[in-house]
Amino acid sequence: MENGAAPTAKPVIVAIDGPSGTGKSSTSKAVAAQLGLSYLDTGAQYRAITWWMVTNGIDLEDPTAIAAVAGKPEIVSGTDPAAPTITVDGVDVAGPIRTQEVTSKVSAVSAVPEVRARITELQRSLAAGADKGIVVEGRDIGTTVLPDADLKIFLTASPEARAARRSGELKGADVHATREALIKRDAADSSRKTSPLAKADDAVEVDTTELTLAQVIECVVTLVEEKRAGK
Ligand SMILES: Nc1ncnc2c1ncn2[C@@H]1O[C@H](COP(=O)(O)OP(=O)(O)O)[C@@H](O)[C@H]1O
Ligand SMILES: Nc1ccn([C@H]2C[C@H](O)[C@@H](COP(=O)(O)OP(=O)(O)O)O2)c(=O)n1
Repeated sequence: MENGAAPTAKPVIVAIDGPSGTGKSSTSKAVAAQLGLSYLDTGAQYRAITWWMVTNGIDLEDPTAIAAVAGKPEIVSGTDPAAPTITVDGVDVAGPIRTQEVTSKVSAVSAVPEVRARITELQRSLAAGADKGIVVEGRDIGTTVLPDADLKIFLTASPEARAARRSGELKGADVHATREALIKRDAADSSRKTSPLAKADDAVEVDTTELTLAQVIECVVTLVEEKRAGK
């Protein structure tokens, strides 16, 4: 180095995809916090636009009606992994986007190409503005949103493990019903025409069924560090 200044690390872009309950959010948040990166939960953005459509009485059985208003709500994501935020037209919707109603409708809304185009643009601009880099988690990050990501991870886990994790979160939820709902949502997300849930060819697949969350975090942190070291 000519003037003895520390080299500025190139921003690192990490894409983490996979079905529901595989540990994407918990892993991404912890990896980003540990490595000083930004964090983006893209599912929260699709939930936020769905919440807005439900609140405004849009007919969610009609993709044309959804497409016509896809550009209306202003969705803002805060990308600090220690305190991620999500607002719609200035309203904090972190709580309301997790209701059963939104969860049951989000696949229909997120299948509409105009919705995906809008949200994808937001995601790319947040990733481009992350000075130190970002961990972005979702369903189509490695395949469509950030195909040039430095590292792509695809998390999987058995439906039983995923349902047990999810029903642990939703107090008193029936594991069988949770399992059926997860399978149904994954099938809808995987079979839509526009950027379905899929593993990118160059993604590293990590089956988390038998791993603790700490083990998954350690695995991903190691993979990021190896990438940064040029291995
Ligand atoms: N490897 C793991 N072992 C056990 N529980 C886990 C593991 N990974 C995540 N969890 C738990 O499972 C639940 C769902 O994880 P989450 O990160 O929200 O998954 P996703 O974002 O893929 O839907 C959370 O309560 C989380 O703490
Ligand atoms: N990149 C993404 C992220 C989420 N979605 C859609 C499909 C998912 O069922 C919903 C909700 O995603 P979210 O990650 O919040 O779902 P879970 O945490 O797994 O319950 O959004 C998407 O289509 N593309």
